[in-house]
Amino acid sequence: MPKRTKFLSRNPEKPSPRDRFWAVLANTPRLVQLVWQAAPRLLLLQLGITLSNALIPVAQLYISKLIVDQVVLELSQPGVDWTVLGRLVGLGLGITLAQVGLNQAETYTTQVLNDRFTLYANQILLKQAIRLDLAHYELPEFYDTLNRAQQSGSAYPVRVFETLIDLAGQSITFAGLLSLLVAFNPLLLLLLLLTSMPALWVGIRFSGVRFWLKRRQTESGRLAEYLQQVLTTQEFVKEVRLFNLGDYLLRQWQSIRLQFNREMAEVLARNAWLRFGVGLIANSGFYAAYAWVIVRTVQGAISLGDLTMYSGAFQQAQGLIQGILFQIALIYEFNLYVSQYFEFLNLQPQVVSPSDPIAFPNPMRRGLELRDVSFRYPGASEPTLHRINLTVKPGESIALVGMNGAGKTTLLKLLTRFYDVESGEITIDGIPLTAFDLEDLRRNVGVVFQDFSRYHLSVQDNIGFGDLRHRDDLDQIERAAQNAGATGVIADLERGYETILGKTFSDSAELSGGQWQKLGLARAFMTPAQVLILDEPTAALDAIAEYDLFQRFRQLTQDKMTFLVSHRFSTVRMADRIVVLEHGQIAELGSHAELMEMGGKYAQMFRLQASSYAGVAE
Ligand SMILES: Nc1ncnc2c1ncn2[C@@H]1O[C@H](COP(=O)(O)OP(=O)(O)OP(=O)(O)O)[C@@H](O)[C@H]1O
Repeated sequence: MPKRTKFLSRNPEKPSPRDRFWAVLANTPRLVQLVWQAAPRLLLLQLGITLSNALIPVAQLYISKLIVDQVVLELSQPGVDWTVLGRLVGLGLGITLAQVGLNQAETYTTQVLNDRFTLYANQILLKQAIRLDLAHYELPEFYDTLNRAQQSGSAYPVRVFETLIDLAGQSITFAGLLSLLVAFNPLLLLLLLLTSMPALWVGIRFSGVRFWLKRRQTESGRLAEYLQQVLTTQEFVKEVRLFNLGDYLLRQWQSIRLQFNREMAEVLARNAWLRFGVGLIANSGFYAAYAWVIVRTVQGAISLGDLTMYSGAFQQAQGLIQGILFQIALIYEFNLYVSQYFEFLNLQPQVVSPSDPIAFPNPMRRGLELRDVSFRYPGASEPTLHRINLTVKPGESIALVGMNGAGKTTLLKLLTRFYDVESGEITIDGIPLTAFDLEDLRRNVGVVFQDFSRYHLSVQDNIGFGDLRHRDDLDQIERAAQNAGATGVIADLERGYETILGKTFSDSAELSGGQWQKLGLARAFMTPAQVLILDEPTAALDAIAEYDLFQRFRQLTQDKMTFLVSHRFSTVRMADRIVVLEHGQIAELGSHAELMEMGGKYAQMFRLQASSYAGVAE
């Protein structure tokens, strides 16, 4: 039985802090690779800039020391030699200018790299979204995973990378300072390091708490987004006013957002106190070191220049140690988010093309066979279809009838492999559907579903999407429109096939439900499909349009296998054979005449409907 877990894992339980730390950092190589793939040259450039920048603070400190010592020397002797001082100041200025330039270059590369990577990461995310099964899109957990991946994927991988580069830069600066300070007193360095460690602990702890809080909020966050959408999109605008839902929904939305703010404020307050505590510890460490430098200067053990250099170096070292530890905490936090991006990329579709596909038979000879086919939706306890057996020859037209929820649409979804059967087999000319390439299969099985798509794009796109290879072939598009009875609709539009439909964009035209349906049908007529499926194609059509359509449909599809779902028996009766589905099983099967003679469910439903429509004859 296909369980939900086959498609998605539920939210992983929160692992222990130690496992979490290492597991999270284990993502780093994969994301470095990802960022590298997005923009290798830019990355190298940024690395070069950051590393060069890293050496500057040490050089600046050393020059200040030389200047102070030189000033002291000049003061102790008669006459001043300005050349050496002038050169030192000039050198200091040169280095500072280089730093200004490098900083600007870094700002530029960071921004460009960010943009480049965001594009790349979203592209990968969308590619993955296209690849996944329909079944994925029917599980709430999937939307949580997608939502988190969308929020995490675009920014965080590149931020991890930048933080890694910064970390490398800061480590280099730190190593330079270390070489200055170790000569003075290595123990003081150790003191600085130890007094800064609590900050790392607080940083990592806070990152984790914030991350798990946001993760827990994903589903409610999606609910808030959904409510926002209900309040702001055309789809709902009429009912929101009609039923006066506005204030009620707004309050629901507000309470979710307020709750989020409250939860985050609590975390932030706790964090602020903790950071205050660790800040005290770290600063005490620095002041202890500073005091010792002063003592040694007063004792005459080091020069005034040394005092400037060491006190500056200790201050910078302390800042750097904290910076480095903070970067480590950041890398940890960003990695947590990146893991959500990878969680989405790791999802695997179950419905895939075989590695060695067989070409779809053209023309079909024996036709379609369903043998003992059963199917259950992911997560459902009962099967929706149960042991269906049916053989359909090429050129035959089949109508599917049954109560709402009997399984008609589900059966048709199996024919296009939106889902794979749970047991049994579906074959075309004896070849299982799973042996065909998915694209080849779907080109040969054309469908117009009840909930067909309405693209807010041009009419040409709305029809041409039926077969992208011919999207620019206006003759073919016009033919498809003609077959679907849509030419009248298009002729009434000011810009014909170029008219943008829907209400999303300017200069567009909105169609009625039936007019949209005609375009949906035209899309199906674009394909060279040998099997054509219409799932309630006439629900939104008026009686004349429906009559027209079926006259044409019969002519156009004489050599095709057709399936038709309809609740209108005047349409159903035109089919060669009628399948009556009941609770996912075939209850009756035969031509209209046979089923009427049988006097079973079909006959009962037909009479019921006929009696309510004057003029519908048996
Ligand atoms: N995506 C889905 N996930 C889980 N269950 C589903 C899904 N789609 C349909 N079902 C369930 O499967 C059953 C059959 O649905 P299906 O859409 O095939 O019925 P139908 O015969 O086409 O109905 P209608 O005449 O209302 O269109 C229903 O009980 C429905 O609740």
